[in-house]
Amino acid sequence: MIDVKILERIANTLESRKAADPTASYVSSLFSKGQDAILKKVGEEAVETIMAAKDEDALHLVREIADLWFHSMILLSFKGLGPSDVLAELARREGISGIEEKLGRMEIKE
Ligand SMILES: N=c1c2ncn([C@@H]3O[C@H](COP(=O)(O)OP(=O)(O)OP(=O)(O)O)[C@@H](O)[C@H]3O)c2ncn1[C@@H]1O[C@H](COP(=O)(O)O)[C@@H](O)[C@H]1O
Repeated sequence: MIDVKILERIANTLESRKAADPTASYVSSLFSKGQDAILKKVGEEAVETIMAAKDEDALHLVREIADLWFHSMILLSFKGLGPSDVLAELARREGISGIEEKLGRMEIKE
């Protein structure tokens, strides 16, 4: 079983790439290109995920979602955030039905 701590290890690697040589590291090269380049990759990987799902090829889908998660982690890191922020939000939501949550939001608006 792969430990969820892999997300923290990758986040630490991403942090270290902020001061690394962009010619020697894919992550550093993306950081050096800036936000628009990172957002472009997140968008591309999201589209590739949709196409993989339509292919009905499980391995292809898993690989594209790995690309999407990885590039989303680069975006989080660029913004000074990390996987623990997203995991905390998922934990906060745990057990709250999406339907109930939406109804709650509608009541606040009214
Ligand atoms: N998990 C990944 C990872 N997943 C995908 N990629 C790279 O993401 C890039 C973009 O993927 P694409 O499928 O879009 O490929 P592409 O068409 O060649 O990409 P572009 O030309 O558009 O950039 C590819 O170069 C992949 O190799 C990754 N690169 C790095 N990591 C992790 O990040 C760490 C640091 O990487 P470096 O900064 O390169 O040392 C590594 O040790 C890994 O743990």
